[in-house]
Amino acid sequence: MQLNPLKTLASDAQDEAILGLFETDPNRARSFSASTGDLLFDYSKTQITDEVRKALIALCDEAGLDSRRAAMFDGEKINETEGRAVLHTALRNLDGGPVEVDGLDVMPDVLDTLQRMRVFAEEVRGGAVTGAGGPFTDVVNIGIGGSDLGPVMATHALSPYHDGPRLHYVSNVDGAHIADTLRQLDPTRTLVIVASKTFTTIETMTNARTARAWMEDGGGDPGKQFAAVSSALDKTQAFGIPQERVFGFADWVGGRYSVWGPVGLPVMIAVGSNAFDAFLRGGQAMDVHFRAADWVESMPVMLALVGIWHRQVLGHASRAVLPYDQRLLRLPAYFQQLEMESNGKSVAMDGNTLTIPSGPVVWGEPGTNGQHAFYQLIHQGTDVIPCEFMVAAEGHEPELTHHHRLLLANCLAQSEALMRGRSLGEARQRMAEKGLEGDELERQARHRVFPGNRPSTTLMYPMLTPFVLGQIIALYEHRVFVEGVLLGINSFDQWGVELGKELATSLGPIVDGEESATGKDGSTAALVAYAMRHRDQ
Ligand SMILES: O=P(O)(O)OC[C@H]1O[C@](O)(CO)[C@@H](O)[C@@H]1O
Repeated sequence: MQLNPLKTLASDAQDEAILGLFETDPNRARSFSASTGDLLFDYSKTQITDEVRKALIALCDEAGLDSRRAAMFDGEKINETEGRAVLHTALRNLDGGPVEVDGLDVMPDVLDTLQRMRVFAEEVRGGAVTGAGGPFTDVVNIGIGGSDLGPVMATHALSPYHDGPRLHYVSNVDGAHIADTLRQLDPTRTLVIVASKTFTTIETMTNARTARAWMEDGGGDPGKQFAAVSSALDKTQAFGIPQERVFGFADWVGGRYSVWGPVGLPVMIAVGSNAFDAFLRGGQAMDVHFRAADWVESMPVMLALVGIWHRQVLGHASRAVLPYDQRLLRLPAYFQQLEMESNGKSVAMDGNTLTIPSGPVVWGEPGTNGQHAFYQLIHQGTDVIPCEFMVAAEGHEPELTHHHRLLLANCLAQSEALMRGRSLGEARQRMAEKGLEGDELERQARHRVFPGNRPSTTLMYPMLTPFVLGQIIALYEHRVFVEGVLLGINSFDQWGVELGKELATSLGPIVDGEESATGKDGSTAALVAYAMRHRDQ
């Protein structure tokens, strides 16, 4: 990626006041935003000018984004380090045409599995399939990473539509997670879904075995009360899950992109197959937009280019995701995996070391809570943190519209405050109005200065419906894809998680006391010794 022209523009833009850009261009809010359907992405509160945008858009052509996008949708093996196609878009291709991998149309299988999911979900919801003790009251999804974060996020997001059994998610291998979850449940009326693409993930398999023992001990029937979601059908069988309760998916669905398929089964059980279909349709609508719109009109492309501008050009190391939507409380965690596992890489597709920064740290919390926690640093800290706000025009609680208006006002106030700031002169004036004078006035005023000119974007949507959620998730997936193409990396592998897994395996017998820590570094050996000393007391 050729960043030099952009770096030059960036040094000019450094002194450019964002607020001033609105004065010189009264149409800025409109011309520096993108929309599709009812979604609006406003990036006007950044230092991106016409010239900068042109230079950013040129990167798309330079990187061959057009052909990379076609390659993804056409089922080419763009995940080169794993030799796989990348086709999560096929999972939401509800009325699209055939999608081929190795010359075979994958859509019949996709639609068949979707139909099996619908039937099963409705049977669970309606009580046609039951546990040993009667209709299911609770569903426990056991999975981690992409087999957990998507469904957890979507379950919270769609709570106004949740009319199925109660849902619980167990991910951590920490026994506290499964113990605290199962303690409240009836083992004869709980359905357990084991979700693991590989069906080897140690956390998930350990939790699945614990859940099975709990069910057997409590009079439940794992033969009737377990289902599996996986790409490894031999392993689900070996675990003893009946074939008709297994929902498979192909290796061209990456874990962090998998919520659209069988991994979304718990969500479908919670909200019903119609609402889940609406979620898929939202994702599909974003695909259609992404494939058709010019770069400047394309919401995913512009979201990605804003990201490139802030991270790779201006060097801001992190980006905050700030949904002013309590039901999106797990969205930042979901985006953390989506963005950081996809684009947190320092080797380019061709094996060369990346000469520009990788994707940023992604973090966040819903507003307004974050305002009372970390916004201090966002407003007055020494680092600039580009903020990505998101908010609905309307909430789901018609009787509480005054809450929603306050929420909206707070969201808009934060982006305005970040941009506007408060000068020393204004701060002095305030202190003078409070009756301060001289050195004390000066000292107090300095603490009340806001540098301002801090960039943010805002994504607005009418209301958080299943369709809108689908649009938002697909929007960010494509954003990650575009950023990855511009960086020249493979966004669809995750080799960086392997070393820790290998070392955990080798440490297992040492922590169990079966092997000595000889050969381990001094710190690791001392920490193991501490744990052994204390548990033996
Ligand atoms: O679905 P699985 O195979 O259990 O994997 C869970 C998660 O583990 C990872 O491989 C990372 O460790 C993720 O990419 C994935 O989402």
